[in-house]
Formats: sequence, C-alpha cells, structure tokens
Amino acid sequence: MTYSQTLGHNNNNKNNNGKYQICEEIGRGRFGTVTRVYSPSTGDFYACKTIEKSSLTDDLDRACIDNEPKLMALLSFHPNIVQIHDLVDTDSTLSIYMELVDPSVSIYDRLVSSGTFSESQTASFAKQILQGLAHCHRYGVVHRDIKPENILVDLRNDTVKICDFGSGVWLGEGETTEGVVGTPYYVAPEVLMGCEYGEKVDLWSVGVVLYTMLAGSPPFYGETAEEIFEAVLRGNLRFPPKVFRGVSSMAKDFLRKMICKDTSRRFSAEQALRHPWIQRAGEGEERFIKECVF
Ligand SMILES: Nc1ncnc2c1ncn2[C@@H]1O[C@H](COP(=O)(O)OP(=O)(O)OP(=O)(O)O)[C@@H](O)[C@H]1O
Repeated sequence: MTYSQTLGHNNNNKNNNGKYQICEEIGRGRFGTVTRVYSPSTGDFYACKTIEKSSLTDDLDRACIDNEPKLMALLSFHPNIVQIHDLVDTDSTLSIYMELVDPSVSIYDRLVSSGTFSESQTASFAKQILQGLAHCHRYGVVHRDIKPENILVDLRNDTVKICDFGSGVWLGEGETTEGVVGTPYYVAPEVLMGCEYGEKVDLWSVGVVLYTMLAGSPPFYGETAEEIFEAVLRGNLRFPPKVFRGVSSMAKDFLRKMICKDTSRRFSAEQALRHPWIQRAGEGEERFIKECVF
C-alpha cells in the first residue's frame, strides 16, 4: 500500500496525479461515488471511493472520512475484508483506492432481487463474515455499521468482503467507547441506551443481518427510526413459525446467542466461529452465483 498526499488545487484526472485511469461508476454511498479505476503501473483495476470534502457538513462526517482509510490500513490482509491500496488527499477531495470486488453483489442487493437466502448459504456467508470480523477485533477495529449493504460477495469465488469502515473505531485491549453510530435495524441496544460499548456491537449486527437473510425481513421492525429503536431496545427475538418452519433449531440457537441483549452472554466472533452451525457451514452447499439474479 502506498499513500500519496496531494495537497493543493484540484488537478486533472480527478485528483489522482495521473496514476489511475478513471473507468465507470460502480456504486454510490452517503459521502461519495465509487468508481472502477485502472493503474497502468500495477496493471490492476481498483475501486476508488471519492469524497467531496465540501459535501461534509458536520464534524462527525469529517471524522468518519478521516477514520476509514486509517482503520483499513491498520488491518493486515484478510480475504474477507476489502483491502486499501492507496489514498490521495487533496484540499477538495479524498480518494480511497481499494481492492476491486468485481463482479460483486451486496447482501442487500441480493435480498432485494431474490428475497431470502437458503440456510446453508447463510451459514457459509456467516462463517466468512465472522472470520473477517474476528480479524478486525484482533486488531482492535470495531466496524460499528455491519449491515447487508456493507457486505459484498465476490461472484468469481463466492467470497464475502466486509467494506465501508467509515463508522469504525479503534479500541485498545478492554477499552470501550460511546456514541450513537450505526443503522437503525442493525444497531445494538447498548449503543442506543447511551452506554459504553465494545466490539460485541458488531456481533449483534451480524446476528440481525443473518436473521434478515433467513427471514427476508429484520427481527426488529417499525415504520419510523424511533419505532425501530424501541423494538431493538425491547429486544424481543421471535422466530415466527410461518417464516422459520424450514430453519434448523441449530440456526435459531446460534441467532439467540448473537442477538442477545446481555453483552456478557452474547458471543464474541471467536465463540461464534466455534458454534456447530458455523462449523458445519459449507457442507453440501450450492454455488451462490447460480442463485443470483442480475
Ligand atoms: N471495493 C469495492 N469493490 C466493488 N464495489 C464497491 C467497493 N466498495 C464499494 N463498492 C460499491 O459502492 C457502494 C458504496 O460504497 P460504500 O458503502 O463504501 O460508500 P459509502 O459512501 O461509505 O456508503 P454509506 O452510505 O453506507 O456510508 C457499495 O454499496 C458497493 O456497491
């Protein structure tokens, strides 16, 4: 990874000093656009997230933008985490050059296009998400915004890649943090209660994502953000028989240990990886790519 700081005025080629050739837009988030770019020097394609600094209106947004490349750089290589390759920082824009996951589909896009996932597919993706998160947590990085939109599946090999570390935080051994960060359906109750919290917030969110993959809708629902927060705080986890008829009791046991209000009883990523539902993941599983609708 190389970091370049391009201070000064905007220049040609979208502030990248001509190091990269800009191709087409591949995604759009709250803060900017994601574009496919080509690097003649490495001969590789990358995904470039470009953020217009003028569009950042508050300090929290500015902190998110500063954090993302730092946290990504802190993590050594892991197959289930999008890698950072380069950073170009100018007066007006910040461009984060990342490993390109292409062709890819986010869990969110796949839920919208085709509804629920099979149990074996969910378990297989769960294992990869947890392996990626266990790696983050070993380095003290808490993602804080695990949701279907931030989990990409590389369709060349069905590999899951966790992306968007913009809401993340670094916590030293045993440290906690505070502050309401996350997305309503997936946020952990201790975040909403204004408590100090640690890396287990990510495990709650993974549990909610997996529940949503199996059921097609999240476990805590409401018409407004306030209603969703109230449902999350109640934390009343149900498995409606109509929806969960075909889902194994092992999967439900696993979800109860992830979507657990008591953080001391909630699984860590390492504990989750040892659960039999995850240990058995991958047995007799179909290729995801066949299930995808483009
Ligand atoms: N490395 C990548 N490879 C391929 N596509 C990517 C990559 N990173 C992001 N994308 C695409 O761009 C979209 C937006 O990216 P990302 O979520 O990182 O942006 P953001 O501005 O931080 O979004 P948010 O609104 O969640 O804060 C993703 O949903 C995905 O479709």
